Amino acid sequence: MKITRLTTYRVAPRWMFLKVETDEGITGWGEPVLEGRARTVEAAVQEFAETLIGQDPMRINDLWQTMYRGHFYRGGAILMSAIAGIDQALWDIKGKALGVPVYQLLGGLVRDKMKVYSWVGGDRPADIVADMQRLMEGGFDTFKLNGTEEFGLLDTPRAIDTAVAKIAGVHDALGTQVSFGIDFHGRVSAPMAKPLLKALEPFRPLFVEEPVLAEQAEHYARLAASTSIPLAAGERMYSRFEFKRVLEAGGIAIVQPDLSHAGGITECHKIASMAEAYDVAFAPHCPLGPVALAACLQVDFVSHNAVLQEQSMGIHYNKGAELLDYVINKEDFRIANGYIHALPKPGLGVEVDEERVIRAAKNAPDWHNPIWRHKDGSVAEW
Ligand SMILES: O=C(O)[C@H](O)[C@@H](O)[C@@H](O)[C@H](O)CO
Ligand SMILES: [Mg+2]
Repeated sequence: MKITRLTTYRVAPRWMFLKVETDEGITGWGEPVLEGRARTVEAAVQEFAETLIGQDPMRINDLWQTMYRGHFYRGGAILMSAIAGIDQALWDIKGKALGVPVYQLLGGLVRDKMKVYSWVGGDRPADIVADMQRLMEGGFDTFKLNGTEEFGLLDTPRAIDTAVAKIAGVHDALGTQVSFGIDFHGRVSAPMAKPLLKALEPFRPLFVEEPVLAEQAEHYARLAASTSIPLAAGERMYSRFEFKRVLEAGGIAIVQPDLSHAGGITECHKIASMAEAYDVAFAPHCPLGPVALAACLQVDFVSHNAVLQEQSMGIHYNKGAELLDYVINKEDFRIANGYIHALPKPGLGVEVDEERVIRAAKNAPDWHNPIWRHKDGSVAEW
């Protein structure tokens, strides 16, 4: 079998799908996207296409290593997102060619169902309790919310109290009926993370995500020593070679690689295994589309340390299209009582509505995150 064509489709809300065609009529789909940098990743995918066309798509490991090592420069958000989407499509082709879901090719199921969580609130958390109560009716009991808005490198006790008040409101209203992760979203500096974590301890969040920016990873172990709240990170780390340093230094209790940013199924399956050796949980980041989610699930169902799966249904970013709008087999993605089952169909398990994708690609929005500024006019972490 030979790869014949790679076609990218940028679509609402802010996703990009990749179709990889072969000379035997089997097509694979991937989701190579970096939110806000879709056009840059698209260019990277098309550059990789120059070396992929004519190659055997079944040789996923060699194609992955060639994409990673063959062009001298390696790693980083753009190249690893491009490789991720291509890798997903190659696994999709392989599974379809052999007539089995990808998880069968990775050794079979380690669990019957996978716990998922839902986002509540937006960039500026409000009406959080009402959101949770609505989703609880649908069976969710685990959530994630942003912990703060803009936060200064050195901010005030009042800013900490404002952030804590939101969480206290959730805890007072719902107590232990729900569990929730708090996403610091990289908005909190190292000097402020310690007092903010301490102030949040009474509310026992399930985890705090990106307590500091990934480039401040050396603080994870120090922060973990100062709090009982499990720390989570990984959406802005792009390969085993970044995760190994974090795992070795300690401090992170949950790794959250993104299957569309960290090299795809091939790389994230290895990251999950590395994390397991350190007794670290695996909870893939996925605020993206259905192909990215399907790729996450394929790894979740073969990874003993997979504990929680992010999915974007109802997320504040999904303006103009929802998680399953481009999917034909919507029923396979049904979430019941906060769990999802393994996708039964061959490959990634997504039947992409290609006509809808092609139509949507004709007027794709060019999504970018807002640029936030502090009161003094300096740029703030969004
Ligand atoms: O946890 C999450 O989903 C992420 O922090 C998410 O908010 C960001 O990755 C966003 O998609 C970047 O544009
Ligand atoms: Mg996050």
